[in-house]
Amino acid sequence: MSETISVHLGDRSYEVHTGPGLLARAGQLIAPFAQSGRAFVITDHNVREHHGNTLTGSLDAAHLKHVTFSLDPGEQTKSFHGLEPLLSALLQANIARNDLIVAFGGGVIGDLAGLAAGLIKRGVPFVQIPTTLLAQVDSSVGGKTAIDMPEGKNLVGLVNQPRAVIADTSVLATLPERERRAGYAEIVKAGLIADAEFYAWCESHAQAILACDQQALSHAVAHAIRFKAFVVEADEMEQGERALLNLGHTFAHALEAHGGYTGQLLHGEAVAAGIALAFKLSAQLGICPEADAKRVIAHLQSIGFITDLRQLPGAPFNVDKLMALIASDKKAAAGKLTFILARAIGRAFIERDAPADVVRELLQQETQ
Ligand SMILES: NC(=O)c1ccc[n+]([C@@H]2O[C@H](COP(=O)([O-])OP(=O)(O)OC[C@H]3O[C@@H](n4cnc5c(N)ncnc54)[C@H](O)[C@@H]3O)[C@@H](O)[C@H]2O)c1
Ligand SMILES: O=C(O)C(=O)C[C@@H](O)[C@H](O)[C@H](O)COP(=O)(O)O
Ligand SMILES: [Zn+2]
Repeated sequence: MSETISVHLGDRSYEVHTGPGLLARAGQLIAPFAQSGRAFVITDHNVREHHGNTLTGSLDAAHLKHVTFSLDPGEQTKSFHGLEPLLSALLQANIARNDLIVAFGGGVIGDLAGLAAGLIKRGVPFVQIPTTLLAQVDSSVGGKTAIDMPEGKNLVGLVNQPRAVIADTSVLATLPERERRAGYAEIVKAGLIADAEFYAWCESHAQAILACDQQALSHAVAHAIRFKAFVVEADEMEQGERALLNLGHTFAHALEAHGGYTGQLLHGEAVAAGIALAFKLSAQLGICPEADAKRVIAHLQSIGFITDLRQLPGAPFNVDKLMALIASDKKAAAGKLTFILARAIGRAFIERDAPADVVRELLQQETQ
């Protein structure tokens, strides 16, 4: 059930190790990247409590010196407010360019620690040890790092590739069910973008994934990582096709920013609602069969996602505010809105001039 997937990016290439029980071997796997023999572990309090000892035990076994920085859990930590004290703490601990930063946690820790690693002393190497389903299948791979801004999600960041990723699927057993479901949104996204067969597999295995069945989980995680690696290898800096990975995200990021990143609405939950909206928009524009949109929404609802904006955490949503946030999305250019739309399940494409009046009308229908 263990697998190693290579991400081929020239001199920034790395390996993603995935499977059960890897955390106990993490020290040995990351030691080659810690030139100084020192590891600076950045984590959050929940992850430290559940899995901190396993990681530090493995660092000891690999004769790595280590210090841990444990942050408050939650999206609000992925901000200027969270970044500044982290940079100061790393500097006060005399981090050097030949040390290694270890991002040990979910996407919040991965994005924040990866950004800190890229900024501090103009770059200290880092590895990702993702501990949420979402981080294992998506955020730990591909090098996007960022903080959220009041003006929009992930608007300040760097593309900074890790030296290695270690995704131990057995740590997901302690993850709350709501967080597992949120991670599933980024798995099913892969099928919806480009692989109708994998989407159908997801429909029949979603419950097993959510129940942490190791076989279903390992298959889903490895498949999603391979897909992400394939896309990132072709377009690391998102000059073109990498934007497909943003299916559902133009809406999702606006929904998250609308509430000020309080953590009420999880990223994966916003992505599920955003995918439902992207399929509805595609159907309304006559691009996608109505039946495909209905099938996707029915599946998302069947596993407990809320796709009705009136019921979504953070409601009520103001359409003018959502439209302003959508206009400030990173993918927007020259006043035109970019959405990832779909011709069918498994056939997503990038629409760089989506009609703002149709988007507004859809949001109005969905929020009234
Ligand atoms: N860089 C990328 O490509 C990329 C991709 C997708 C999402 N993201 C970002 O990722 C973030 C969301 O990440 P997330 O969903 O992992 O949330 P998260 O990092 O907030 O983690 C979710 C919660 O689970 C807890 N937790 C983590 N691992 C645990 C474990 N094994 N057992 C028990 N509790 C555990 C955390 O403490 C936290 O409370 C968002 O900011 C999103 O924008 C980035
Ligand atoms: O890796 C990517 O590329 C993605 O778009 C993956 C997304 O799931 C993720 O949420 C990412 O952080 C969004 O990136 P952004 O550039 O739209 O902020
Ligand atoms: Zn995402």
